[in-house]
Amino acid sequence: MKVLKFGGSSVARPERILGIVDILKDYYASGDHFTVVFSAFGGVTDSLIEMSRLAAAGDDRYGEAFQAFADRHQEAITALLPEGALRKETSTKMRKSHDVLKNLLYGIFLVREASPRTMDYVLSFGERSSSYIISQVLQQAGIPAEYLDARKIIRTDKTFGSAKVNFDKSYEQIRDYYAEHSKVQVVTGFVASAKGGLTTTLGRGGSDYTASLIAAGLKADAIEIWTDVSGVLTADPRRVKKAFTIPRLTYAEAMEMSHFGAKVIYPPTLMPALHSRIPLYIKNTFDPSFPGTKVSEESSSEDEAAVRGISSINNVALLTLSGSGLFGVPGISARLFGALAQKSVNIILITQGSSEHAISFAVQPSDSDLAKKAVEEAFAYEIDRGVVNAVKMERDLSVVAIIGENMRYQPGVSGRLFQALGKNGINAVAIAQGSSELNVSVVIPKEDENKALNALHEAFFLSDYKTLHLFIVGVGLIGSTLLEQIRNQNDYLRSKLGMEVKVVGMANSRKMIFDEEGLELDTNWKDQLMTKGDDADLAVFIGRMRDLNLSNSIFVDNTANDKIAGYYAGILDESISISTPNKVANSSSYLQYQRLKSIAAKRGVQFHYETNVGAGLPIISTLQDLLDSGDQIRKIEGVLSGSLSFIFNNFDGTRPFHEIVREAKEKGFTEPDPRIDLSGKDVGRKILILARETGISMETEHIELKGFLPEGAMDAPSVDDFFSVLEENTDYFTKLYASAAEEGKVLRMIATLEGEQASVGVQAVGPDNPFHGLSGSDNMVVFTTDRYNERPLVVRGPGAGAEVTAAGVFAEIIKIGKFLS
Ligand SMILES: NC(=O)c1ccc[n+]([C@@H]2O[C@H](COP(=O)([O-])OP(=O)(O)OC[C@H]3O[C@@H](n4cnc5c(N)ncnc54)[C@H](O)[C@@H]3O)[C@@H](O)[C@H]2O)c1
Ligand SMILES: N[C@@H](CCO)C(=O)O
Repeated sequence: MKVLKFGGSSVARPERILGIVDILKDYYASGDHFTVVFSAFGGVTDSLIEMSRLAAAGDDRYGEAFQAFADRHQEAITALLPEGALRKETSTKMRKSHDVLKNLLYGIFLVREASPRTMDYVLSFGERSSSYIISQVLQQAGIPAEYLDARKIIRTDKTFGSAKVNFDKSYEQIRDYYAEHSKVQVVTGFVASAKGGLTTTLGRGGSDYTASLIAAGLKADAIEIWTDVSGVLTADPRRVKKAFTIPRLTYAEAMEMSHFGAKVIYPPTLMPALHSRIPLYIKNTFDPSFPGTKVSEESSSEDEAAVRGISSINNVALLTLSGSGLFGVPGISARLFGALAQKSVNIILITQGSSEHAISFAVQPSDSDLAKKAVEEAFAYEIDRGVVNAVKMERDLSVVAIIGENMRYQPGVSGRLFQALGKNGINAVAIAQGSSELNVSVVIPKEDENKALNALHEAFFLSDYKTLHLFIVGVGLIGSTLLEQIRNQNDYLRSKLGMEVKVVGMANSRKMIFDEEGLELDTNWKDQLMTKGDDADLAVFIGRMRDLNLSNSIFVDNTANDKIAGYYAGILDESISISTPNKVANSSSYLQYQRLKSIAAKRGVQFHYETNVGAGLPIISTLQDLLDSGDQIRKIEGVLSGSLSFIFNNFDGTRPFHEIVREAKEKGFTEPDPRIDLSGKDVGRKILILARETGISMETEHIELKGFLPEGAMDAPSVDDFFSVLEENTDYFTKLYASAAEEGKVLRMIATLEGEQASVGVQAVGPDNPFHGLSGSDNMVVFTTDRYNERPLVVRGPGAGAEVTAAGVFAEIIKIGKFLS
């Protein structure tokens, strides 16, 4: 025998009921013995409460509410049963039954009172109506079904609203009734009766309870709870998109999950069946072939995930009793919790450190003032004497919990929990873990709840992929190339690295656009940005990124803008990592550079800027590796400008200088403003950053910059004017080239750092110079160190260009993603 239960959502509309009829026909055809318990049609219990409330308040609109209730059931009958005798019989029976309800409501209206006893009777009409109608529909479908009013079989006391079951009597009645009735019994959930035939109800989860009692009474083989979700999921799917069905849970795990708000089942009411060790299946009415979740006493094997689910309580208040007067005094917690019990305050979580200096406990926010008062009254004497502090109350908190019986066998689970929270900048306000190790609960700020659930889900359910949420400012040359690379690489990232990159926010200097689910990166993205985007506003962009508060958020600055750099400190402080090719932040004051590094370290987030020097070449990371491994830098020499390298490698006097500069710009080698390259400022910034990486507190003005441009070039008010000046000075540049060529030399813009001295300037170098043979947009950096002394360490390759630079930024995004694992 199986006991099936269908909840309100499964019978909310006639077409859903027809789906259930199909499911039951399959059971019947397969020869299974079963009985079915139904809840009221979805929303009906609430409507019965509402019409009673109106009637008790003397509001005659209760009549309309009643009529809607009656009509809904008649409409269901018409929709579910063809015209004929059975429909007529069903309709008449319902009308008679509903007349009783109408009279009852009128009585409530007259006496202006709906006592719990009356309410139980009123509410019983929901289950009685749904079950009766469905029993008739089943008959129509060829199943020999029979309506069973559970008041005949389940006996309770008279605690109306949440009656206590008389198990022995109920089991006896269940057994007797089923022994005499061989048809498929269609049972009203939730309702029962007390001595004298008084109608009672079973409280929260009542229909589950009915199924459980019948299963225990009949010693059934299984209980099936049919609902509108595919079993118990690893987390609330409304909050965690990647949540998936847990195939197996122990009773204890299911209990923990449900206490934390996974309202699929209500295990306390299932206790009778659980005591009889009857396995329980949670199945989806809308996807009947899906296996769902099996809850039984079989614990998961050790090779299955230790953490079975992640759950949360959305809103709690945390109260803390602290003070020296608590230490070593027996009976403190008895007094504390006794005082709370007296006021019927339910405690959600308790924690006390072994210093015994403070006891914290979480309660429902609605209980918090009462709890604070109760505890302060109980400890008034100690508080007066100053040995115990006034109760501290923190609001707007949530509890997130990881759940699983096998956690007890595995060290490192809580390590992973706290790492996932920490890397996402989520503060653990309080922590609780019982010695059963079935549940580790962490109290966190409420605003971080979704982020925490997603971060924990990614940390514990590795079968899934991790999602990085990108916020990209600057979608010009580098930014758009980066977007293309992300689009092309996403499948590979998913399959090989278990990572998915979603661009959630995007902005250029004019527009910005967001999509929490990830913006489409097809060829249309620019149109979308320009036509659907809002006017760009950096502060708003960053505020939105902060408010979305998504796990694994990364900010990418692909601009050359100086204002954006001013936001980095705040972004890092929000525990959001940054990757940027923009050199402005690191080449502003040394103090600012230091501050950004400190904030990143303090917050445990990543600040990456490899592309600040040498585009995609591993220059900064090589330098950091040398330093980290204890090497001493003696000298750094480099051609650090891709555009100047390209210009000097291609300028052979046959074409005017300005044409080659223009070509460098068109090829995407120059800065958005090429004057920054040609002036040597860009190279200056790069050697400054390298100097700072070695630990020197250098400022821009400490760099000796020997420019090579003719006088007045840098006074040009615009880029176009600048090109005009270059053109006017064609001869000047040709001579510059010729004088080097006469000596068999070439021109190179070389940056040098030796000791604490840095210089940048154009030099004419001969074939014996390592920089002589460069080509294309090559950069080359020569590190002379204690270890690389006789033969220096050289990094060489293209030092500018969209593909290599964007790839450098992309690589950093992946690096941050791996760090966040
Ligand atoms: N081109 C290269 O080879 C190379 C190599 C290494 C580093 N970089 C650096 O990459 C960065 C971008 O260079 P690019 O060539 O892509 O420049 P670009 O001019 O093509 O793009 C800059 C983008 O930034 C946006 N932007 C500017 N100010 C903004 C603001 N206030 N708010 C929002 N968006 C803003 C622009 O609208 C544009 O989308 C620069 O910092 C540059 O130094 C470039
Ligand atoms: N404009 C820069 C880009 C790389 O930082 C250059 O020419 O090197």
